[in-house]
Amino acid sequence: MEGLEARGVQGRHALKGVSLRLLPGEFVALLGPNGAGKSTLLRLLLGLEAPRRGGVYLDGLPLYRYGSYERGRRLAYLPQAGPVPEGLWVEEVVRLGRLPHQGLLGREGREDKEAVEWALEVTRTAAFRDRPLGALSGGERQRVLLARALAARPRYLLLDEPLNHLDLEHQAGLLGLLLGLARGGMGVLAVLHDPNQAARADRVVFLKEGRVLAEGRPGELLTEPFLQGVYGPSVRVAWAEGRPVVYF
Ligand SMILES: Nc1ncnc2c1ncn2[C@@H]1O[C@H](COP(=O)(O)OP(=O)(O)OP(=O)(O)O)[C@@H](O)[C@H]1O
Repeated sequence: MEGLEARGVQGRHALKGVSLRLLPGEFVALLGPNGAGKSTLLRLLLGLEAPRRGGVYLDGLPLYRYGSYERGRRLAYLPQAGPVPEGLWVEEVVRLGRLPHQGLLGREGREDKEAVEWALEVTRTAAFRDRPLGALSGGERQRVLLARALAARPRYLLLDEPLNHLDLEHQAGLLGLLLGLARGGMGVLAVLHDPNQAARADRVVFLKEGRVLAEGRPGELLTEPFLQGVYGPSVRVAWAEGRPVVYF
């Protein structure tokens, strides 16, 4: 069975039996208050943490049955901004994304080169391919790290608050890119904090206190009564261009 699926998972520090299935070709936004367990759920889905209860399945097989290279070919991850590799040039960083296809001693082939060029292109980072990663702004660096994740040409892409350091233009660009990747067949799951960003997704999943509070299409889920119940009475919702617009 296709998909990346958590079935009743509980982590070491968070989540009280959460189930979620991400299909190829859909863009899902994961929302919820601070501490709800969003990052923990991503870590479990990626196999970075083993569930205490429940299980994670990748295209029908338990995730732990996959070797690390095979897992790395299917699953890619863009973590929250953190430490970045020192002393590497942008293109080198992106080429690291091909590791699951090449192995440690593998030679770079045509497919690898094409995947790197594609990743630089779609993330609009080709212009600084010859610059050291450390010399880029936070937002530019974030796009290079996304290019590294995409270079693996994964089936599923998981991102933890990917829009945090981006200006409005690049937020719009990245949201458009994520939608485009989903339309091209990739399963995309992104932790987002802003319901207005989540309004662009195909589906929204809301976590609260370690459980799935609700899920559905943005237009059906992002209503004033629902959001006031989560974030308090000052939240308002209007509609523009066929989408809910959330404001205070
Ligand atoms: N290593 C840890 N030790 C102790 N508690 C932890 C650890 N990691 C996570 N937690 C706790 O688990 C809960 C969920 O954390 P998680 O980072 O998954 O939430 P989140 O929804 O991603 O939050 P945020 O929106 O603030 O990033 C929090 O209460 C957090 O304090």
